[in-house]
Amino acid sequence: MALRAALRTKCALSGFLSQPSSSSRHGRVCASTVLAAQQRSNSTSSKISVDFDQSTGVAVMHMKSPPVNSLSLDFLTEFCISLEKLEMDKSCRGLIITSSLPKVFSAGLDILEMYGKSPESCGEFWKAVQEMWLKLYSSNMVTVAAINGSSPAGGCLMSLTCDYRIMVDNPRYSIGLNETQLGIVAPFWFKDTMANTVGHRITEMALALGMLYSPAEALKIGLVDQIVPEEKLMSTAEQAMAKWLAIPAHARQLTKSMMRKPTVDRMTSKREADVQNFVSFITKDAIQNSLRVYLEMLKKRKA
Ligand SMILES: CCCCCCCCC/C=C/C(=O)SCCNC(=O)CCNC(=O)[C@H](O)C(C)(C)COP(=O)(O)OP(=O)(O)OC[C@H]1O[C@@H](n2cnc3c(N)ncnc32)[C@H](O)[C@@H]1OP(=O)(O)O
Repeated sequence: MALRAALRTKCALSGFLSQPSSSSRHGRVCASTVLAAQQRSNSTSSKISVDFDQSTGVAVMHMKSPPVNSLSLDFLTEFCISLEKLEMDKSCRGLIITSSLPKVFSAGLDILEMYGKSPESCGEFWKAVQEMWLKLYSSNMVTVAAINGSSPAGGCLMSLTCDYRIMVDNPRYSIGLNETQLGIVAPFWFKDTMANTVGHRITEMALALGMLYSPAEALKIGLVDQIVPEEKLMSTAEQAMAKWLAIPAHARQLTKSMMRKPTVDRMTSKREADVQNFVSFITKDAIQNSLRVYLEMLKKRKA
């Protein structure tokens, strides 16, 4: 609780969880001098650590929240603060996101944040999910997901918000928006993000069936851009980053904004309604029951 309260204070400083202004949505977020002064080359919080190489202008964000890097409210809060700090540092031009855990990139949204919680908590949680998406999808940095493990649902969404995805070629890993398998529905902006990447028909089928793809299958449908052996993941991510960073920044950023703005605008214009929809949907008895059954299934599978 203390951590969460501390993080909230930091968030308030940076305007986190507030509606981004039009200039921050598609341009670099305005730097608060307080946070700018806090910028360090390397920073560590309990769930995320960031290594920033000043010489290349590339930061690597390691997600390290055992057991599965699930996106809890605390995780999302730390994630957004780290991202905002990097965004404000003009010397940081690229971000590689990866996991420090074996076998899992991110298990997606923390189901325990959606199960047995009050409507107020659910609303607060959902705003943090929205914020993560907005910050990543409209980042001015080049963002590369180095996917070194399974990446279902919200983990897949996080990957999809990046500019480029490289996944370890291990058939035991999977990626996809599998929400329907939990008895829940991917929100419209999850759907839009996937459709922008792989097209309408593949998204329609993937979402309806709650498909989880192996790395090879994901490559085939364009859900990831490259698959590589585990030991080549980071060097490949650095090479991809160098290629993207070689493009004049203003031209690349304006192109990114042009491609993504309609999706971002659609989400921001419906943001409050989306929170209400989420809260009323997730607190329904039938949905809570589906989540309970799914959690039990996860535990049984482990046993
Ligand atoms: C109208 C529309 C409105 C809107 C409608 C609502 C929209 C909601 C959108 C939802 C988006 C989501 O991301 S929903 C989340 C979807 N995520 C998933 O389905 C992933 C489920 N997890 C897995 O498949 C696996 O855990 C996997 C990630 C592959 C790792 O497998 P492993 O064998 O390594 O690990 P496991 O033994 O399974 O898990 C270790 C522990 O972590 C827990 N755990 C695993 N995933 C978890 C998770 N997401 N949240 C919490 N806890 C999780 C397990 O229960 C275990 O707990 P212990 O037994 O206690 O140790």
